[in-house]
Amino acid sequence: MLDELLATWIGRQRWFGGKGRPIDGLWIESDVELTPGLRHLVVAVRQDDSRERYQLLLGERTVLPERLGHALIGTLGDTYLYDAVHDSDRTGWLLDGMAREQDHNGLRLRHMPGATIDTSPRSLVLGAEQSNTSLVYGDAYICKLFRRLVPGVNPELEIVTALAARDAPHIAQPYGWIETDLDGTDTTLAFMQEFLSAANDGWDLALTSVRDLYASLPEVPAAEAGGDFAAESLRLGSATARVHHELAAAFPTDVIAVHEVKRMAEGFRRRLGRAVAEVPELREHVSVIEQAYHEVDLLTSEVPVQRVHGDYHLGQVMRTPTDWVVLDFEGEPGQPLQERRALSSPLRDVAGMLRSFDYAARHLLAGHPEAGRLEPRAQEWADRNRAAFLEGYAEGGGVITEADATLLRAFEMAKAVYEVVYEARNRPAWISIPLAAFRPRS
Ligand SMILES: Nc1ncnc2c1ncn2[C@@H]1O[C@H](COP(=O)(O)OP(=O)(O)O)[C@@H](O)[C@H]1O
Ligand SMILES: O=P(O)(O)O[C@H]1O[C@H](CO)[C@@H](O[C@H]2O[C@H](CO)[C@@H](O)[C@H](O)[C@H]2O)[C@H](O)[C@H]1O
Repeated sequence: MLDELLATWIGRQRWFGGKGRPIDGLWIESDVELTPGLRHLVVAVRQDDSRERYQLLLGERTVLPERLGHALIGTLGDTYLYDAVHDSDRTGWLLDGMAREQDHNGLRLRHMPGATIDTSPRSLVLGAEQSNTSLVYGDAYICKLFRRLVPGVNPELEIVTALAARDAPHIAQPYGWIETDLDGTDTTLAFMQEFLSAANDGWDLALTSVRDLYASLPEVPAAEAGGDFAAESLRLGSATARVHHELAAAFPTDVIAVHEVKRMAEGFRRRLGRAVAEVPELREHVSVIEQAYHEVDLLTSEVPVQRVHGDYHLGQVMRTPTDWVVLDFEGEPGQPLQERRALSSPLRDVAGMLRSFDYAARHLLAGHPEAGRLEPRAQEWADRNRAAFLEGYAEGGGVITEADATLLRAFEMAKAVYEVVYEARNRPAWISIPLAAFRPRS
């Protein structure tokens, strides 16, 4: 049966959010033929008390070409069923549908007003480690299929469209989207943007710099190493401040009054409680984390809030030949939509990127035979780039007051807690990276 095949297959997918827990049941909520040999499925997966929905493109062939062997889900009778995102003979249907603004069995395919879509490029699945699946069409477009579905408009579509309408810099131009009704609510299934073919991912660029530093013998200060990244971190800080400014102009803003600020700390604590229950390694760090949260209780100034990125890290920014571009405005993939759309302090994004500099510096140390010798170098690289980012943020008009330092530290702790859970679920070999955030610093 198809549901049984899917239940075995889905648990192994990178984008499946429920890894590490047994699947108690999977059922098919909708199954729509898009074109012969291509079906769109929404499946619901039950694990413990939770129920999550995912979307799949299911391909059907009686002969499976070798190039699709890795995408095989299973066979039913003499039909091969496979993950059709990998089948460029079939994925052109999506591009064509957006170009023609097609309505098809409950799916609505749309393009941005005034956009013309070239339907000729064929797709490739992006090889990146992702929470979703992105199809790159030639070097023109990247179309992200949101794998886990929650009813509602995806914040990425909402934010990028609003920023593009303001001609805001530092974003990739939006081209189109696909939507359907889920529980009677308009729900985004996919979002297509300009593909930045000549750009490099911030994470890759940062790692190149870290590698250069580690390889420099005799050891030179980070500032003198060949691939110093600080000038880029500074530009990125400035671009981040501009994006925050645009977000504040495009969406409503508010302030959290002093007597309400404690609620933020309560939210952090609730998430910490859930995280400790799931990842026991966190237990020994609770007092350090709690201390950072306690400082928030004592704040005596109100906190400005606005729409933010929500899951800001080096993998979400790309350096084009001329600029930094910010991607993936959909917030932390595991959080409820309401939380992802909630107004928050922009310091949350600043903290996310600061954590990412720590990640970049330390990720090569996990399991490295010379980790002890390299640790101070990692710290030096992280400190230098964190400082440059903050300097650029201030230069770009982002304000970080002294009182903000308390909030920034709490946001960093909260992000590291989130990361510990994320790594425990997805990349257990990396868990030491966020855990290092709780170690006392000299
Ligand atoms: N517009 C784009 N142009 C080029 N590459 C992109 C673009 N958008 C995303 N990418 C690449 O895809 C990766 C994952 O994209 P992201 O939006 O973060 O997906 P996810 O939400 O699944 O994590 C990015 O790190 C980047 O390398
Ligand atoms: O990009 P996503 O929206 O899928 O974000 C999730 O995955 C990220 C990893 O790909 C994860 O980021 C963590 O690892 C990054 C290095 O791979 C590092 O730069 C980030 O600082 C760190 O948080 C992100 O947390 C998660 O939501």
